[in-house]
Amino acid sequence: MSAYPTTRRPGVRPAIAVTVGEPAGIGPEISLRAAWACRDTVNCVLLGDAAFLAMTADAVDPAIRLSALSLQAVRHGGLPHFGPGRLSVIDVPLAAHVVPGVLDPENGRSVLATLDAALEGVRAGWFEAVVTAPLQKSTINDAGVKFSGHTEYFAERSGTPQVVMMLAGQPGSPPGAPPLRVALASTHLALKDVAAAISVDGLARVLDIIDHDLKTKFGIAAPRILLCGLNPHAGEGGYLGREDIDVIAPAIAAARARGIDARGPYPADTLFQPKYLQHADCVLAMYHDQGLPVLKYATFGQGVNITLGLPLIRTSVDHGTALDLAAQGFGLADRGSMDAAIATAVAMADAVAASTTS
Ligand SMILES: NC(=O)c1ccc[n+]([C@@H]2O[C@H](COP(=O)([O-])OP(=O)(O)OC[C@H]3O[C@@H](n4cnc5c(N)ncnc54)[C@H](O)[C@@H]3O)[C@@H](O)[C@H]2O)c1
Ligand SMILES: N[C@H](C(=O)O)[C@H](O)COP(=O)(O)O
Repeated sequence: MSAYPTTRRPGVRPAIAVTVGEPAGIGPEISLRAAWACRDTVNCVLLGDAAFLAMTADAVDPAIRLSALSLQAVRHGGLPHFGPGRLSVIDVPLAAHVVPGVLDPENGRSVLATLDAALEGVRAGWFEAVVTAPLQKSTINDAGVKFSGHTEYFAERSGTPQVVMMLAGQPGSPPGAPPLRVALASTHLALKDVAAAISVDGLARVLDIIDHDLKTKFGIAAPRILLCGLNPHAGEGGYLGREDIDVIAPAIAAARARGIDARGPYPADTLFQPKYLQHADCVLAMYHDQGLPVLKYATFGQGVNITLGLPLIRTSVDHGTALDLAAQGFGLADRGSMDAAIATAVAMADAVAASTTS
């Protein structure tokens, strides 16, 4: 599938859509704080309820200045490029009053509407990338919409049959370690369904996407990908499951024949050590809780969630809505992952702009 067109205007700060996420969580606060902190270099356009964000901004940091825009106005006149003295907010109204820390399914569809507006904006060329603050998946479902995550939602809405969730740690976190990137062969799936979801063809598509996107969006000339096995000890020679031998190994062999530097399958419990990781640009884990706890243990609060394979650039934080913190008031949430998600989106947009102009 081809990428949506992006407009890089020389001398103008890149415009990035920031969806503010679940209103009762920490998303609105960290979106405002992170967008304000980088305003000299990035034009972060917040997508959320303008009145609610104005109230939140007053409480979080009275220095923050906002300009509200209606979606209608942007559709007609395009995105105005104000200077860095104000953050633009595209108003996506909430349905119900927000109580911090308390979920209200009445607001679920509004959260989804921010994602739709972001998608509309990248398609229309208003934004070079989308950064999403955390939302509460259960609330969207409680609002009557089947929803398993941004990853799957953006895939479906952009007509992309296969995407890959990858989380990236920061270089040197923990100190001295190489940057860790962990991609997943399956995303938000019940554990009992994982083995059936791993296939030779599916892994081929996943490996092609990782290889392609690490080249084009991360500037890595020849990505090295290490694959985890599915079973303990990568199946222990078939005595602890055959998927490693029958599915993962043939997928690796086929990928190598296509010129992709894929290796494994390695036992997942011992793969995450410097001896292997120093030779890896990405580890492909077979399922969510095989790979993400390792990444989050190494780098929680600094990591970035990236959806590979989409026709747009989409990044997010490595944490959730933290309702417990939101309920206690402002100033408790760490905005580090949001800073990193914005910086990564801009770096990816830079890489794409560079590859399309060279
Ligand atoms: N990108 C996303 O939209 C995203 C990512 C992960 C989880 N989620 C969703 O968030 C909801 C809650 O998930 P959860 O409870 O498993 O995880 P969570 O990340 O919300 O909370 C886990 C723990 O980490 C703490 N924490 C989280 N973010 C923090 C921050 N920025 N600063 C300081 N402490 C922080 C919380 O206080 C809590 O103790 C779920 O619906 C989940 O699906 C969304
Ligand atoms: N799997 C992600 C994580 O654990 O950080 C998180 O649920 C967000 O997923 P989406 O980006 O698909 O919403």
